[in-house]
Amino acid sequence: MRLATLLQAAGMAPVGDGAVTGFAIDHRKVSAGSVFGAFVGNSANGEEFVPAAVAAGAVAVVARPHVKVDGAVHIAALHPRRAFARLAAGFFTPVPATIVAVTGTNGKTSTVELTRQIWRMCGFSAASIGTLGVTAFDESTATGLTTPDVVTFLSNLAGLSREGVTHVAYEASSHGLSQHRNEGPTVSAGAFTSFSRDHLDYHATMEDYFEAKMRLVDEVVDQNGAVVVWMDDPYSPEVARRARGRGLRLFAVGENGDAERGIRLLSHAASALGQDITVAHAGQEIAVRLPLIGRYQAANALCAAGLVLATAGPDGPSAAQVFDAMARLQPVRGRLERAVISRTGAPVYVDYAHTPEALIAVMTTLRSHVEGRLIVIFGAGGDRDEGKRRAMGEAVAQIADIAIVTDDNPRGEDPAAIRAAVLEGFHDTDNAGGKVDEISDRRAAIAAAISMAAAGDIVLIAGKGHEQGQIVGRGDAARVHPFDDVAVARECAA
Ligand SMILES: CC(=O)N[C@H]1[C@@H](OP(=O)(O)OP(=O)(O)OC[C@H]2O[C@@H](n3ccc(=O)[nH]c3=O)[C@H](O)[C@@H]2O)O[C@H](CO)[C@@H](O)[C@@H]1O[C@H](C)C(=O)N[C@@H](C)C(=O)N[C@H](CCC(=O)O)C(=O)O
Ligand SMILES: Nc1ncnc2c1ncn2[C@@H]1O[C@H](COP(=O)(O)OP(=O)(O)OP(=O)(O)O)[C@@H](O)[C@H]1O
Ligand SMILES: N[C@H](CCC[C@H](N)C(=O)O)C(=O)O
Ligand SMILES: [Mg+2]
Repeated sequence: MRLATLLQAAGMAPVGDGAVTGFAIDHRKVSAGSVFGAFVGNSANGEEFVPAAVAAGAVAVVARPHVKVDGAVHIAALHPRRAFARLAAGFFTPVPATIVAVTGTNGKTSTVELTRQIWRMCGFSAASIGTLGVTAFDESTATGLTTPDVVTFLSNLAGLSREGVTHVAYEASSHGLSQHRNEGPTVSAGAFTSFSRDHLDYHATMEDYFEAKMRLVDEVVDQNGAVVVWMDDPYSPEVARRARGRGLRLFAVGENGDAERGIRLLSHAASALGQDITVAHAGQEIAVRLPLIGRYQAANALCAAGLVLATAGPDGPSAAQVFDAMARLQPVRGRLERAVISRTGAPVYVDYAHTPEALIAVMTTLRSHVEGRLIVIFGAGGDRDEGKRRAMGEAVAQIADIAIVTDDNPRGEDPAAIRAAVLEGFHDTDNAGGKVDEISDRRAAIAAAISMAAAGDIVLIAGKGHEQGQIVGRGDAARVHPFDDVAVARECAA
């Protein structure tokens, strides 16, 4: 493909030409004919690698105007990440016709995966991209990040299209949004699931974190697109205001949702299989037997239904098809996944809760199913938001009957210091004394919980969900020790 053609397609100045063979944001991945994106990052400055990228054969470099580029076309841009994405989107084509994006502190993975399932049950060839990797045709391939880097993301979209996928739901993390990792393709609808504390190691304040997420509504969703908002979150009115402000179609979901142009949740009651809910949509009242437990899983499933309905074309799917599919949803990996039942009959759940709000949500859900004690094993990740650790401890201190604080990806930090910060959350709780234990080794912690669980108790192993390893060390010293909460729980219960 010619550079001049790509520049023209992106509406950019015709600063040069040449044959383009690919795109790279890491100079080590540049080969003859690559367009290199030189970005200022958190730990490195890509601008320093421009000479190396040119030496490796870069045909052009997207970089800030003052950066010196000798021997290749300099595509000067004040926002190089944005310009690079726009240019690359012209290269990685065609992409699936219907693309939707989900943001929120918790619920992104669940919502994109449930959206994919509903589409598939309605007869579309669909995929999801997010923390679980790229999932299509019921198989997942890991990418390592929730929102992959822009080159991986765009080439995945083009690859999926080649395989016949027409519908994609992807997770837009705040990191991904602020780094323009998924700019370029037309996004027909966005969804907002929830907002609470996380990632304050990366974003300076909660306001900054919220603004990063809001780029989805303010800029990324197509001008003719829709925004699905879970209306029962304190931040939802502001999200809805921004969507309306841009003239986007608002699809409001939840108890405060719109019974005509969105989905209003009228009632929900726990059932043997999950929960029975009634909703109103387009003036109709519909009963759905949702096979997932927990109010927040109903929220995610309704946001998924909202995305499918908000992007439905003249050929459907119809509301009846969508609500019918909701009754056949399968659980999302590592999200309230029942790993095993202990020898004494206690169910052992694995869940990805790794924020204070997520812990509250999952424990509150399990609380209503437990007759005996709720035993919770959890920890906090290293090289991540330090401030959430104590709040995670407080949440568990208040809701669990017995807690075991253990390690969860200590990365480059001292695991004992992370556990100490989590344990601080137990200090101020009156009833916390005696109910918390500290066992650094995660396998030993799981074994201890399962061996103490009696009939009527429930064990919750929180924080790692689908993860397949324990990350220890930082940078080049980082090592991933194989670890799977579900597999370990089964071994311990055997
Ligand atoms: C903090 C963060 O988001 N870092 C990601 C980001 O780094 P960055 O842009 O700051 O890059 P940098 O390492 O400072 O380097 C700057 C530039 O120089 C380039 N470079 C660098 C070194 C070199 O030798 N040559 C070279 O060309 C880099 O490719 C980059 O373009 O871009 C890199 C390339 O895509 C990512 O690998 C890296 O993810 C790191 C590994 C990471 O741990 N990210 C996590 C925190 C993350 O992104 N998480 C979110 C949210 C999770 C969730 O809540 O779901 C996610 O979406 O996964
Ligand atoms: N809508 C929700 N509101 C509150 N908590 C939720 C919600 N959905 C899921 N959770 C909790 O958050 C955990 C993570 O859910 P999920 O993986 O869907 O979120 P995510 O936004 O993709 O997270 P991440 O930022 O790590 O990618 C779940 O295991 C559950 O404990
Ligand atoms: N996407 C999240 C996942 C955290 C999962 C938890 N196991 C941890 O390592 O903190 C992050 O990278 O912050
Ligand atoms: Mg996720």
